[in-house]
Amino acid sequence: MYPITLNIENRKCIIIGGGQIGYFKARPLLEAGAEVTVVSPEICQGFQQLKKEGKIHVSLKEVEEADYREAFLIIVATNSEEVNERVYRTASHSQLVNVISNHELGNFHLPATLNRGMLAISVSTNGASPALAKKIRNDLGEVYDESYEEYLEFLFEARKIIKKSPLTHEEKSKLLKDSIADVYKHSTKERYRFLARLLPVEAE
Ligand SMILES: C[C@@]1(CC(=O)O)c2cc3[nH]c(cc4nc(cc5[nH]c(cc(n2)[C@H]1CCC(=O)O)[C@@](C)(CC(=O)O)[C@@H]5CCC(=O)O)C(CC(=O)O)=C4CCC(=O)O)c(CCC(=O)O)c3CC(=O)O
Ligand SMILES: NC(=O)C1=CN([C@@H]2O[C@H](COP(=O)(O)OP(=O)(O)OC[C@H]3O[C@@H](n4cnc5c(N)ncnc54)[C@H](O)[C@@H]3O)[C@@H](O)[C@H]2O)C=CC1
Repeated sequence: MYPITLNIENRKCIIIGGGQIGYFKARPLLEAGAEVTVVSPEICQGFQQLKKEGKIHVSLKEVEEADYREAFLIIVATNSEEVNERVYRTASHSQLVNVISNHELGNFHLPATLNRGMLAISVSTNGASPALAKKIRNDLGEVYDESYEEYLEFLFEARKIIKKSPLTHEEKSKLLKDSIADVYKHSTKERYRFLARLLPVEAE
């Protein structure tokens, strides 16, 4: 398995199977800006609500190959092992397919993810123990708390200024390393000082 983060904004993503498990997979897709379609003869309450809010397209039917031919990413989440396997076997090799009922099928797994603004920490056990992945994610949430959201904004801002500056490569590398010193994690005042030190450089 090869970890990546994927930009799925405005990409066609399809969830096959409208139960609770499919629904849990829909939220992160929508948050990432995907265009989500659900294909399922029945859909759970969560999906009904998303449909009412106009956030997803819904096809109330049993899945057929034509439903997923154009999809960039497919999540197969029916309660039929046979249907799940058939979708995986008939999808194109260039499509991303996640089969939630069998970790040996599909070409990607979903990790347990902690989001703190621009920071994302994902934990995967490659199907060995999804419950452990979830536990580790929750444990990490205590160390990497909400304060990381603002901290990452500071680091991003500093990095943009440093990259644009006329400094040498070595000087830039040193500043980028300096910017992650603990002091800036803990003190907003020190962050302002760091940025203020950079600004005259930018103006040169
Ligand atoms: C292969 C994978 C496929 C995929 O979904 O990509 C997969 C497969 C299966 N999960 C099963 C069961 C459970 N899954 C969870 C929870 C999560 N499962 C997730 C991912 C994955 N699950 C992928 C591997 C990831 C990895 O190993 O790291 C998480 C991390 C992310 C997410 O779902 O988005 C999410 C936590 C998210 C969060 O909270 O944020 C819990 C615990 C709970 O719900 O509290 C249980 C019950 C306990 C248990 O069984 O361990 C079963 C048996 C089903 C059955 O009994 O029929 C299968 C099928 C199989 O094992 O083949
Ligand atoms: N990866 C994970 O995190 C977990 C995976 N699972 C697996 O997920 C599966 C689904 O779980 P739930 O959502 O709770 O089941 P569910 O029974 O609530 O929902 C299944 C949905 O699939 C639809 N469906 C059935 N045949 C279909 C077809 N031919 N075409 C399109 N849709 C079809 C049904 O109408 C229903 O809406 C379980 O069978 C289990 O193996 C279960 C727990 C965790």
